[in-house]
Amino acid sequence: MLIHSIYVIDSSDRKRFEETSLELAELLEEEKLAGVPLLIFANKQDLMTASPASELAESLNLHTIRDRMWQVQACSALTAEGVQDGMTWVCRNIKFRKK
Ligand SMILES: Nc1nc2c(ncn2[C@@H]2O[C@H](COP(=O)(O)OP(=O)(O)OP(=O)(O)O)[C@@H](O)[C@H]2O)c(=O)[nH]1
Repeated sequence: MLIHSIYVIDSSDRKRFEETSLELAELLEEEKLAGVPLLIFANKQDLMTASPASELAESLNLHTIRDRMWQVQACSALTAEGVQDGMTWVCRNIKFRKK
């Protein structure tokens, strides 16, 4: 039983946003992930070259996701900033489902 999905994106790698968008669209089609809340970590925010989380959300067309709860969280795995906030959102939005 899957209760949450977490996706980590390198916010400094703009050229991969399109590829990432396609990957994400495929993931959202997965039957076993239907309705499962989605957290997207916009990682590497410590880098000057990182796109802000809002820009990333726009590039990935996240506003089109209407069949589940989702959230973009800016973070840095290097400094740990934002990681706790993202995990707090995950814990708040876990939905236990019967098989
Ligand atoms: N500055 C910075 N570097 C990071 C951060 N997170 C990961 N890295 C670095 O990015 C590199 C790739 O990290 P990996 O954990 O191998 O990520 P990956 O998803 O396997 O990498 P790719 O698929 O090749 O993009 C490593 O050198 C990490 O140290 C971050 O938040 N900030």
